[in-house]
Formats: sequence, C-alpha cells, structure tokens
Amino acid sequence: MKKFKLGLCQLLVSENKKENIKNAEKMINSAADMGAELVVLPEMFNCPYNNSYFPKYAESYPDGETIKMLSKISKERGIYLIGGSIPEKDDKGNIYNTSFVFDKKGNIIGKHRKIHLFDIDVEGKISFKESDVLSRGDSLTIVDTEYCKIGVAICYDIRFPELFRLMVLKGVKVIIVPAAFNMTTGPAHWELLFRARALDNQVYMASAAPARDENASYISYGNSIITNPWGSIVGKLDEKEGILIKEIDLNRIDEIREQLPILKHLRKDLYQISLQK
Ligand SMILES: O=C(O)CCC(=O)C(=O)O
Repeated sequence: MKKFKLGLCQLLVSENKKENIKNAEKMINSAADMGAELVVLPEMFNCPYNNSYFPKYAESYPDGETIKMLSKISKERGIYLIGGSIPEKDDKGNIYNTSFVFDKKGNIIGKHRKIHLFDIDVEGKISFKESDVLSRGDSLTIVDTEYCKIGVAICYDIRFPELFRLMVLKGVKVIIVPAAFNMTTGPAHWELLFRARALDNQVYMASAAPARDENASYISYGNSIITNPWGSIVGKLDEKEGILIKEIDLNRIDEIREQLPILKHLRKDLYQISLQK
C-alpha cells in the first residue's frame, strides 16, 4: 500500500496523569474517526515535561496504565499507534524517555528510548538537564508496517542527522519524532529541523507536540508538523489543542529520489557512517 492517512494529536498536558491518559484516548479516537491509520501522540503526553515529575509518573512495560490504554485503543480502532513518549522505569530503577509503538492488533512492535538527552543551557532563556533524572537509550528504532518501514526518534534526537541517515540507509521512508520544543528553540529551529531532515533524506517527517500551556514550568511550542521528501511542510497546527490528518504518499518518495538521486550519489568510497552497537 503506497498511501495512508497520518494523524497527529496535539494535546494539552496537565499535572493529572489520569486526565492526560483519558484525553489522549479521546484524541486518538477522534483521529481514528477522521480516518487516521497511523496516529501519533506528543513527547511526555502523560506527564508535565519537568524532571521533578518523571520518577513519580514513570511506569513499566507491560503493566503501566498508559501502556495498557495504548495497546487497547490501537486494537479497538485497528490503527498503528506511536505513543508519543512517557517516563518508563526499568527493573533496575532507571528512567527513560520512551516511545511505545503498537500495531493494529494492539501488539507492541517497537520501543524507542530517547538516545540523546536534552542537556542544554541557552543563556538567559532556557536550561534543562534530562540526564539529572533520565538514562539514555542505546538503539535505533525501526518498525515494520504494512505501508513501509517507519523510524522513531524523540525530540532532541532530531538534532543529530547521523541517526536519521542511518535509519534511511536501512530503508525507512517515514520518521516520526514525538517532541516538545520550547518558546526559545521552537521558533528558531523547529520547522528548519523537520524540513532539513526530510530534505536531506528524502523521507516524510512528522511530529506531535503538546499544546501550549503558558502557565506550565516548561512552555511547549506546539506546532505539530508534517514535512515531505521535497522539504516542504504538508501541514502544521498552531499552539492550541488539535488534530492534524494528512495523506502520506509514498510514491512521492520514489519520484523525488528518481529525479534527484542524492542517496545514489553518496560517495561511500570516500565517507561512511555506521552503527557502533
Ligand atoms: O532540541 C530542542 O530545542 C528541544 C528538545 C527538547 O525539548 C527535548 O528533547 O525534549
């Protein structure tokens, strides 16, 4: 199948975990009602994006309440679901920023633990140090679907082009990056990063972000987005809660790669990137 409908859910995240889970379920249902076959949630959609909340909101696979809801709804609605991300606890007590991915029968088909932790300090604007609380993941995440291979990364991961090129060299055609940019780096870099990764790799890129809450300790930029292999924006939300549904046409990837064969023109005799683990 060369075309499918992608749905992004941009939801408002509160301090109430149960409410967040309920809201996510409601929005997934709406996206499915609107015809989405692959639905995406934002980064940390069940928990405010703040280190002090992550340990308390963390849950383990497979018994966590958020994880169970995601599996149930993907089965009920017969959709692929990229469950944004949530704080995940392993059996050693490490906490990760993790995206759980489900197929149309509610089976888990992928689990991405954010590889690059968001440790930044932009003077006078924003500081964040995920590594104070979170551990980092160590693997690429690629899932097989009936449409194509789909890559998954989380937020700050998008700033590392090697990761995306590696996924594309492994045959990925669509890359989903649940994210929560902020009011400093969002206006400056958000669109640019999604357009650039799509253009560099001639793939579709998409992200769902939390809706903006001006009273939160970390203010999300919102602007959930889909970019295409030509580097253009296919659709984008504003800062409010909302759902974006767009058709993904995989034929466009083949056409553009035929006309502008940059992946064929790689000088692998001169340079190469490889996975070390
Ligand atoms: O890279 C950025 O500017 C934002 C990253 C971020 O918010 C995150 O990784 O959660």
